[in-house]
Amino acid sequence: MHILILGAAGMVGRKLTERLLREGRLGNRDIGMMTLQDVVEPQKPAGAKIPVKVIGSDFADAGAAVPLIAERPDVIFHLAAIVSGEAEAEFDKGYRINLDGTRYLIDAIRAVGGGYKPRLVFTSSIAVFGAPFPEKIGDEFFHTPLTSYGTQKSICELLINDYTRKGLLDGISIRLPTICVRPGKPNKAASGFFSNIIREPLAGEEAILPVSEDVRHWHASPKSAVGFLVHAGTMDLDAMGPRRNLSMPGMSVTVGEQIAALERVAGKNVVARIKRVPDPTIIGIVSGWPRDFVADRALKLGFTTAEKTFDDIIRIHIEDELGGKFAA
Ligand SMILES: NC(=O)c1ccc[n+]([C@@H]2O[C@H](COP(=O)([O-])OP(=O)(O)OC[C@H]3O[C@@H](n4cnc5c(N)ncnc54)[C@H](O)[C@@H]3O)[C@@H](O)[C@H]2O)c1
Ligand SMILES: O=C(O)[C@H]1O[C@@H](O)[C@H](O)[C@@H](O)[C@@H]1O
Repeated sequence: MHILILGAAGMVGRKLTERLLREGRLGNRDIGMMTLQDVVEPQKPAGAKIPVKVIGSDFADAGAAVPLIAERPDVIFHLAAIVSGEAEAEFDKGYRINLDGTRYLIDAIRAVGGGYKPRLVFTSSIAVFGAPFPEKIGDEFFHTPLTSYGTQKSICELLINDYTRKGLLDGISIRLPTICVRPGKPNKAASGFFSNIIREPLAGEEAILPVSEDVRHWHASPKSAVGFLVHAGTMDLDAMGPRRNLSMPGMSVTVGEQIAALERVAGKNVVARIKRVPDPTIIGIVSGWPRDFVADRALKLGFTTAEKTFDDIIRIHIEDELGGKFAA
């Protein structure tokens, strides 16, 4: 089978690529070919046993999706997006990439015709929900996003649902929790601090906490995110009926609980590197974000997380990103 990943140079894209190349299979099918696309040309993975093509292009340019789709990939992971902070600050750019790009992609699929109906896995977000909402958001709760990013994700979910209903593709939109601990440098996500306050202290650096410790949010590890994508790429989607969008399982914790977990796993010195500097903009954005979910539908459909506690999330980061060591 041929797999195409859009946004392959991003955090989740790189981890998904790594896992697929390591396993050489998606579900019970061997991977014969992978195409990695991103506006920042993805690095060609060293030592890959499967042919890998890397393409640097802007998928939101009209026509850019056409050559990618002409090769008739069997499974497409669509991860390309700009995130919350940037889509909020740059209105036109957000709609161009996060909405128009997706529309070009699904229309390129539709234009192939002849029964071509690839699996399309789209990474949506819990940002499709906006306050006020119940303490725990269930599977039946409606979308009223409070950011442009969430609005763009929500529209894409509907488009993918409708193109699927019309038999033009086989789509699923999975709403990822906030991925924690995000490795690497901070990006333009307003949610960045949830990861920064763990990652930077473990690396011996100071981190800024811009909100209060009672802020509660929904998290999953990068390892879980890749697991969700693989499951979404292989599961029987008929079991979902016509509703091809759903919230992923995760873990609801407060910032205070995150910090307590960091102290248990790494000690007091590490925790002392967190500095409290309130930021009214971030406080404002975060106040409209979901706090907790009941993700029963996803659990019934076989989506699972790799962690049971926030301590596990920290340990996964130390293991996978820091080679088992941190700055004590
Ligand atoms: N990380 C999270 O907490 C989280 C949570 C929910 C949903 N998501 C979604 O999951 C996906 C992956 O997230 P991530 O954390 O890896 O993000 P990321 O920012 O690390 O990666 C996104 C990638 O998309 C690429 N991209 C942006 N515009 C593009 C364009 N016009 N053409 C081609 N590529 C383009 C970027 O260069 C980047 O490499 C995104 O769609 C994001 O919205 C992420
Ligand atoms: O701040 C952000 O960009 C991120 O915020 C998280 O809460 C959302 O779940 C995620 O989709 C966004 O990418």
